[in-house]
Amino acid sequence: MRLIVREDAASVAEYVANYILGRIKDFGPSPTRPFVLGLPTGSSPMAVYQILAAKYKAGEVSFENVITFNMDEYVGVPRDHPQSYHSFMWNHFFSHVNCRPENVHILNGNAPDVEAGCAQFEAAIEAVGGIDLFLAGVGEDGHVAFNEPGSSLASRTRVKTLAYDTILANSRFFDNDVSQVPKMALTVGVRTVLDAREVVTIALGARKAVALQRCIENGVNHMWTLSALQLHRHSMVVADEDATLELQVKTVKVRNHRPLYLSLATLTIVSVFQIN
Ligand SMILES: N[C@@H]1[C@@H](O)[C@H](O)[C@@H](COP(=O)(O)O)O[C@@H]1O
Repeated sequence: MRLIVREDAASVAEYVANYILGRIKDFGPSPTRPFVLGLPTGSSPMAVYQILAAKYKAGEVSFENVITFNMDEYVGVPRDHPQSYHSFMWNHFFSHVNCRPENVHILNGNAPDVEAGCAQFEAAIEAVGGIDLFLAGVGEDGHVAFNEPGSSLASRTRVKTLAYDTILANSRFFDNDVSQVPKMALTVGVRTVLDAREVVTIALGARKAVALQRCIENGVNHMWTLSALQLHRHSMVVADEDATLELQVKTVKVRNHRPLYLSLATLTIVSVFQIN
């Protein structure tokens, strides 16, 4: 795993957007060989989506031959509800780029048989040859997608009951009213994420600092599901400085001497966590 530290959220977004752009360009997607991109919702990737959309508008990238799979979706929230992940993705990304609607895959939290929908989602990923790059965020409790603490590290796409911490954290999108937050969601499993050829995770802000510390400095643990990425051959976390506040690595503590030592600290951290 590589840990890349950037000064603030804007620099993280710039780094991640350029990274994804580079991956798509290097891959050179075509109709017969599309690039398969896994995508998250949440506040963390929003600026990345804005930059990617701007680069598309500037003619720097095309999403015509990019197939997408979203990580998760609430159960029972109408598709056109402003807080459904379907609305989020179309409002923040798909409406601004040239992804073809038939190439967009978002779990349906209103399907008559959600279990069958989850199985079809896994089959659809397999049918296109797997996910080339999965972009992810991390919850305050260390979850990836909606794989709440205690999720099996071998899990696949399924229905999950949300942890109270997550319901509280997400109430900010529902008028700060916990009672309006859905209690269940559909989510890709930890194994689904691990199966991607590459995983890039964004961690922003002090409220993610404990999760980042548990997930990258402690061992692999199903109570902090993002920690499973330590086992991935090609995974990377891109964090802003605030998200590194709980990290114990001594070199991180030179943060007060920025900017002189920032890149040195970053390089050191990269090498400490280079386990693949
Ligand atoms: N299911 C999503 C996750 O995929 C996301 O990573 C997390 C963090 O969200 P944010 O980026 O807004 O902090 O929120 C939700 O729980």
